[in-house]
Amino acid sequence: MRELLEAVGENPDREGLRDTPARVARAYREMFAGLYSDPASVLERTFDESHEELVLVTDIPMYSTCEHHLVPFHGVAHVGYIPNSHGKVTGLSKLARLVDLYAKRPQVQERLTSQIADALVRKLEPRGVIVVVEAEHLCMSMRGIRKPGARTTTSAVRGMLQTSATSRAEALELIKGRR
Ligand SMILES: Nc1nc2c(ncn2[C@@H]2O[C@H](COP(=O)(O)OP(=O)(O)OP(=O)(O)O)[C@@H](O)[C@H]2O)c(=O)[nH]1
Ligand SMILES: [Zn+2]
Repeated sequence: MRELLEAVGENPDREGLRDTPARVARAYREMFAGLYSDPASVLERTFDESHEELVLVTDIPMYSTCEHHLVPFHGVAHVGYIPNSHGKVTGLSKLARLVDLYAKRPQVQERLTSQIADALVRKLEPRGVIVVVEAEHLCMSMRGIRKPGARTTTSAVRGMLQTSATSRAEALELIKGRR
């Protein structure tokens, strides 16, 4: 961080910047904490609930870091799944924990989206999964092409939410029609 500050023409020894490298290190430890967490442990506890239809949590706030420019991209994630018949249902908060875990890494939005979906497939063996992420990339807002407000939407669907148009349409309708 010292070298970076020097490289942009700053004096890392001036009062306001003296503690910045250590501060940034602490902030990065938090922003990239997901590199050191195991997604399997988030989904370890499951419940035997016989619910075989959609469970969907929408508008999960999401802050991540673009791996190309190391600036934030942020928005919301919608995560849903259809449990299987032998009753693997997870706690609702765990879906948000999973979003956090993958968001707190150097990321691209597409990978973030599919990693969330694939972790759910692996651990819950559900009949279907849908993940939709809507985000604004500061690397497109504050610099570069400078288009503040442009939103990127990515989705990942697995299982019957991929194969059944009716199930997918129902989930997308609930995501679109929220609030
Ligand atoms: N697919 C994808 N691209 C991203 C994501 N975040 C940032 N990018 C893009 O990554 C690309 C990096 O392109 P480069 O040409 O290597 O970098 P750059 O010269 O800074 O590009 P500009 O942003 O166009 O100025 C840019 O087009 C970004 O918009 C993401 O999550 N997914
Ligand atoms: Zn970027």
